[in-house]
Amino acid sequence: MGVLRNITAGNPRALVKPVAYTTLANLAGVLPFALLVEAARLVYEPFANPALALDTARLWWICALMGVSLLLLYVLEIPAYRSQFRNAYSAAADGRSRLAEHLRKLPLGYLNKRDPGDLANMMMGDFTMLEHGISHLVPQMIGALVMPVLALAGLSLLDWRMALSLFAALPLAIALVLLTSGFQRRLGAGHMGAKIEAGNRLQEYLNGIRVIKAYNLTGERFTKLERSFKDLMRHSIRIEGMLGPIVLSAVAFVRSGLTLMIIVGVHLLLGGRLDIVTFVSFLIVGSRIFDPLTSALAGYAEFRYYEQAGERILKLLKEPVMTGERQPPDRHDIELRGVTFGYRQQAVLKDVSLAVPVGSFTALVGPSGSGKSTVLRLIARFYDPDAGEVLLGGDNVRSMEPEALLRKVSMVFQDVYLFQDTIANNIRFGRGDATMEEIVEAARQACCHDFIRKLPNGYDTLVGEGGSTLSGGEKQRISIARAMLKNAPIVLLDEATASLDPENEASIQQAIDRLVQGRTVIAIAHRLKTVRGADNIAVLSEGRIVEQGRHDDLLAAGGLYKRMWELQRQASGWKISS
Ligand SMILES: Nc1ncnc2c1ncn2[C@@H]1O[C@H](COP(=O)(O)OP(=O)(O)OP(=O)(O)O)[C@@H](O)[C@H]1O
Repeated sequence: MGVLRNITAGNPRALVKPVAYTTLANLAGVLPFALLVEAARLVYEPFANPALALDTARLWWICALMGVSLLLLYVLEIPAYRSQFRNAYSAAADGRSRLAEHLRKLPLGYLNKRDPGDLANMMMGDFTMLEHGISHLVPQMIGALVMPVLALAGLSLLDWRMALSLFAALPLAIALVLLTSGFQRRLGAGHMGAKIEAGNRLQEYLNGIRVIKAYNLTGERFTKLERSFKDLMRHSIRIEGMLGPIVLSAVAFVRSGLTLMIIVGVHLLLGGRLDIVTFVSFLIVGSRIFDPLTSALAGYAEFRYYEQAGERILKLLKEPVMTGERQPPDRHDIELRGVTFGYRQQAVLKDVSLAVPVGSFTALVGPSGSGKSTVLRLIARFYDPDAGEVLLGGDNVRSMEPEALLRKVSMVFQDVYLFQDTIANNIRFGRGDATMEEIVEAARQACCHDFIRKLPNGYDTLVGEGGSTLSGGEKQRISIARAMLKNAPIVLLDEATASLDPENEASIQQAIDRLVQGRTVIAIAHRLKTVRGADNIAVLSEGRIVEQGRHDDLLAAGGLYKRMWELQRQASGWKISS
């Protein structure tokens, strides 16, 4: 049962109909053999005993029944075929959606550890294997057992010695396949690993092609990719080269039964202990009976391989998702209390405490890598802290349903991702049911309406995957428009570091000023002059808040903030007016 669960990614019911119909079709497939045996007997009888006349009426009946059995086969094969494909594709589609939904609920920490190429390969490649497993392999393998079992039972009634010799080598073939099962699995796992690695290297190569070109890294990156392709080739040759002899030996064992049966038959015939009709009947049935079984044996290795794909999917589906059922409260003050957190072993935030009252503007400043973005990620509950707690309205966010919490938060990050869709739909991600008027209004507020209007198809213009056809400033304003539309009470903001032209910078500042009005805001600021008016400025250094307060107080304190301020002032020639 476990293997059937694996090959259907946890949905073995998908196999019920395809297996049932294929088995019935195989049963119907036995009928023509039985009729052939009877026809052979009828035709032979007048030869063996000239006193008997050919029973033509019975022969006609057999012809008619043959026609009926072929019709029955046809009638059963249609639903078998339909249910195989329908169930295979719908099980894969359901499985893909289930996995996509699960991925969304997993902590980001888990997803960061995995290669995105690996996950994409799982979504497409692994499920394609399961489709093939459900539509072809499993029904064929189970159905293939029907004919030999029935034949063994039927033929044993005719002559048990002949039946025994025909099937004598079958247990050997099955034992060979089952005994080498572990080895087949290991070969399969090696091949699958090499395939995933090659997929990952290819994805890395394609994603980084611009950098590779710019820095002329063709040699080094390409070697990695080439090495993974060669490794895949080695595994492919190994798996085919080693599985081939196993399968061929099993098939040879099965077929050797036929030879043994002929030897035994001739021996019995010569000894007068077997009549010719029975011998001919065994020859007719024996020559075809193993056809489905040999293809099932050949399919077994493939089955084990596909099963591993399903196992990988089930393992990922078992990864614990972020828990929490409570709905976030209507109070929107935020507090970090003694928060310690690390992406891996090393702590990135150490005992951080910060209070953000409702409607206030808090700025996070500090050197690169000091942990500013991490604070925002913990508030949005992309991760849970290792120690301490993050509170919203006095409640620990750990107990809240992650999606409900995210409805309270708008995020404007530096690396804006735009989907391959129209501009309007990209803004609509802020709120799925927004009308076109609301989208345009949000775009106006976020200072994007003018540039969108100038695009060839306005709001219906398609943007490239990842938003590659828009400038950095434009993308950021689109993400502000999304946040405007979402209209959430909390805004998490990561100011762009990339230097923008003054016009773009002014537009973005204006858009942000509108977005933050009347909301609880936590903003990462790289240019300190933009946060002089903040209610609170928290200065982070190496994962700790080393000082906090208003701009003037921090300047007066003469600490890290003052030094950063002086540095930026000198670099850009501002004058301190306060
Ligand atoms: N997903 C991640 N996995 C592992 N380490 C990470 C991850 N994200 C950030 N880090 C590390 O955590 C530390 C803090 O990162 P964080 O992005 O919070 O800093 P930051 O102050 O926002 O930096 P910057 O101003 O450069 O954006 C850095 O050392 C960074 O390398």
